[in-house]
Amino acid sequence: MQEPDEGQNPKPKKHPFEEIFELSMFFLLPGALLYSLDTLEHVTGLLFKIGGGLLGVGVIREIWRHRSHVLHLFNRRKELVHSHAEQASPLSNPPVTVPDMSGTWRTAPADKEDNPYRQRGIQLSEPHSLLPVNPKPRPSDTMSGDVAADLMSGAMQMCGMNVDQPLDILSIDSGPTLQSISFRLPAKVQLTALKKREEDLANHLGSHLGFEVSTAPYKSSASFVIPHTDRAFVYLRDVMSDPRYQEFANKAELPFVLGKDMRGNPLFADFTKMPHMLVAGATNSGKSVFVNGVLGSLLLGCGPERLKLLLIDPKAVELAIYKGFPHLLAPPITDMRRAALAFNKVILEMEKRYEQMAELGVRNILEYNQKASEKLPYILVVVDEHADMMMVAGAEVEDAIQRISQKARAAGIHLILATQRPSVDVVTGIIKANMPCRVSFRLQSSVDYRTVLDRGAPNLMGFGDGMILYPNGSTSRFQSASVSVVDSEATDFITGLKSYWVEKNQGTLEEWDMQNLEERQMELEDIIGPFDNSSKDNAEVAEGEPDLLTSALQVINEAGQASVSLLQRRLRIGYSQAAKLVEDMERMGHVGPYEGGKPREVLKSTAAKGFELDKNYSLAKQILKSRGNISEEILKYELKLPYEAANQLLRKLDEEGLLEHPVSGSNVRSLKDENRTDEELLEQMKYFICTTNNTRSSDLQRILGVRKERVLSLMQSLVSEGFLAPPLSSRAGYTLLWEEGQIQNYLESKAEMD
Ligand SMILES: Nc1ncnc2c1ncn2[C@@H]1O[C@H](COP(=O)(O)OP(=O)(O)OP(=O)(O)O)[C@@H](O)[C@H]1O
Repeated sequence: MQEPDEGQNPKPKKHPFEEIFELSMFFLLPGALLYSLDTLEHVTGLLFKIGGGLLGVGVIREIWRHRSHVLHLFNRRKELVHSHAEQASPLSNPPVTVPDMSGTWRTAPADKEDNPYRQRGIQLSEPHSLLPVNPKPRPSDTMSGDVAADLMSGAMQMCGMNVDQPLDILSIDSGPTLQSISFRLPAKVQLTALKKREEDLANHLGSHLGFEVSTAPYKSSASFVIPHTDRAFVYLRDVMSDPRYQEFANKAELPFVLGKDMRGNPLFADFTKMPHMLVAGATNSGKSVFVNGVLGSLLLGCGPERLKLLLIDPKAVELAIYKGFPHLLAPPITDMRRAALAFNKVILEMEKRYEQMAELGVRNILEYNQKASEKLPYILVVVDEHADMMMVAGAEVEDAIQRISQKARAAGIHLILATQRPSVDVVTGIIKANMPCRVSFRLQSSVDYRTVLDRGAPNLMGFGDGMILYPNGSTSRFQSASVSVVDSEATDFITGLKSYWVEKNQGTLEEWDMQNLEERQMELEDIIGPFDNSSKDNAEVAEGEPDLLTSALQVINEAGQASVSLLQRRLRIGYSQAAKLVEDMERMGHVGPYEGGKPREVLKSTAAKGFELDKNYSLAKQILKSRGNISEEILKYELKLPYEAANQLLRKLDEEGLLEHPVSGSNVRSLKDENRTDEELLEQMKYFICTTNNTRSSDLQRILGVRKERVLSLMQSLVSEGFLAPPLSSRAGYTLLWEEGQIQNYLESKAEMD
């Protein structure tokens, strides 16, 4: 390479700071000279002031110019101090509080001397000391402002964008998995242009996994969300030993850990506030690790007198390890027929609790436990493959889930539904309407994200990279916490925790007897009245207490508002009867939802709302034809109608001869066989198979509600179309022939049409 010719090169341009520095020296030096000579006091002071001022301006200007770098250095220093503190300070692992057997919180006794973690400088009290230690507790390496600015402006230039100098970096947020780099948009670059070139930018940045362009919280800015090349693990132990979690856990009723957010802050919640959670994620996305983290954090904090579990595990793998915990109301349930029974049992328990609460004149479990001598434990029902359960016991279970999710919170009963297949058949409108808190891990298609989160989501990366939709509608991206990334360590932890609680609760194991559940159900029905799966509420309201309901409607219409105490006073009835009337009126659409202590709003009657039977009837027919089945709940949800109107529509559909006879135990009615054309049925079959990958003729028969012969002949048509392959032997089933890409295209075009 040639040496540059000095003569030809223009004189290097001075850095502006150098100029300001020289100028300030021009004033400061004579000032110093005059000062040393002790003369011209006024002039000396003036020179000092001008020189000092100029120097100050120069320094501030330089700091401003390099603010992103300075900010980065500052953050880096904070991280270093923090990681130092993590190693040295006893605060990082202070004694952890656990509930004692009476349900109040106390500080657990110190660790045993021989605890292996102690040798590693970590002291956690039992049972928290069982938690595996994170082998890589450091935060992920974050890009410096300068590196990010160069890299990103380079990538944008390569995409043909007009970027003539390094980007002005505004902030860098770094979590365990991702870093979000916000920058001022160069004058000639639009956010939409960046979004359009997202794939190319990811390519130039060498970041194919989960790169995203998003809006930044500053004016005229954008953010690049880039995965760390070396992600940090988030261990349950890290979050549970964070003082912020401990402070929260000491006040919360059912605290549990989610993970860490995009800035690396611990993320946790109280189950009583959620109050039910849907967890969706494709296979290997991190769903089970997350559910185990949630259960682990709950079980570390709550003894069996405070929390009971009912585990439903159709795959018989994920939750089997919890067998033997004294918290279990029954051994993990794997038979789905039993799952439906278990759900009925939960409903019975819920009704029983409502009775108990009414007797004490309280509205919820919290108040009950403050007043009653014998406290009620919380109950958490966990379903590990919700799709499998829906497949076998669909309508019945859906109905039960709806009842539980609507009413069970006050009774201290909560639900986690996890699924690999969040198709609309599985995560139905009814289930979604009742599960306001939803967690999504990586899913197969944008349609799935929309089904779960009601909106598109960034391309989640798997391995516990998740998005949570809170009941208030806000979302947050997070990295889920795991007990350990080493499977055997996670298993040892659960086994150790089981022994801990078994030892503490010798002889107090009380399980629901699932074998004799039917008998037990009858026994309970003797106590709290008949229990008929689906039609109980409506029948009771329609036939049981018509006069009371009419009087109640009159009272609320006169008063212009509704509350339990109003009905109690005016109708001279007890709390439980009044509370039930209010609930029934809400279900029928006469009054609005409960709004924390305020009287409920009286909604206009069906007639006043101008309910147009004819218009709604044609919509109801369309829904029936596209779904193949219908119920009052579906109509209520889809057409946003009050119960009475939905019931009127259903009756009309029945009178017109469009519905099959009702099936006992289910309130969902199928479209009559002969009313459906082959084309409609084939479309429904294809959609069901694409979303569930299930080609079993018996399931298709159940879902479509048509005769077996017709299902088989339709399957033959799908074989001739090249959609299915016929069974290879008499014992084998049909198989789906479509490739993944074809399925995606089909589902996306269907979603667009819808
Ligand atoms: N929070 C996490 N941190 C680090 N790795 C994780 C995390 N969550 C999941 N993983 C990794 O992803 C793998 C798959 O996770 P997991 O078994 O939870 O998936 P899944 O969604 O339950 O799959 P399936 O539905 O097939 O059971 C784990 O073995 C683990 O290596």
